[in-house]
Amino acid sequence: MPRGPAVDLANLTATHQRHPAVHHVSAHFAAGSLAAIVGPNGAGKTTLLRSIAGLHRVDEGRVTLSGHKPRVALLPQQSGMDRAFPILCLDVVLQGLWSRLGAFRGASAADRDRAQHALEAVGLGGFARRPVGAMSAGQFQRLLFARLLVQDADLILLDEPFNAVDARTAADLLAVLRRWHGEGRTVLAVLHDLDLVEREFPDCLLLAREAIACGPTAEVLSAQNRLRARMMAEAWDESAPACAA
Ligand SMILES: Nc1ncnc2c1ncn2[C@@H]1O[C@H](COP(=O)(O)OP(=O)(O)OP(=O)(O)O)[C@@H](O)[C@H]1O
Repeated sequence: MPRGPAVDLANLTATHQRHPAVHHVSAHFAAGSLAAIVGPNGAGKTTLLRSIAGLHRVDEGRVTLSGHKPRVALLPQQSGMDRAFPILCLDVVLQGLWSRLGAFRGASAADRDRAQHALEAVGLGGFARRPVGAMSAGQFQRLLFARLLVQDADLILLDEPFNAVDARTAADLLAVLRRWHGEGRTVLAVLHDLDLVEREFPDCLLLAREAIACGPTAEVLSAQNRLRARMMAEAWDESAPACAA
């Protein structure tokens, strides 16, 4: 029995300054699925992921998560994060516990142990006292995975989790994803590497502002669907308003 929720998107539209980034998207991810969200640049992948996380306003339609108040965690794109902020690695991992402990309650010894274990699980055992500003991009991504580990979420949303990391780090982080999947959590990841998606992700949503296809990866990533996504991307009018329908 999966512990992660099913994710249902019903006629979802989300906009930026009234221009549609995600337009009338309907798609379904089963409880406990390991699914990729793919599509050309500007296809609305990040906007969709943030809408599922409740961080971007939905203009029309609905996101429904099954189950009773499933815990949701989001790994944002690294390029959108400020790494100059003076904070130690252990404290970044402890942020993953804030939603349950409250930001102003001091971390207990057990919390610190848990954060230290998470650092060890991503190969950063000796980094607890290191400032984040002194980390490489790959180390920082491992650190964000450690924060996700302590969040212990039922639905894990990842925005380009393997960007700017080397093959060894990507393999290590992929192993963490497989573990989450094995534990029955629902994992949705925005990815650009379609070979990786075909190899590792059983399900897939191909997005081009609209949903081109959603389901088993081999079917979704057919030559015909890929061509359709590319053609739709070439035809986008960036100034088009969201339709009223
Ligand atoms: N903050 C913003 N303000 C205005 N428009 C935005 C903003 N963020 C995204 N958009 C627009 O929304 C559309 C979808 O962007 P989004 O980042 O969701 O796409 P994406 O598929 O994740 O792209 P990429 O693969 O390039 O990361 C694009 O046309 C983009 O220009």
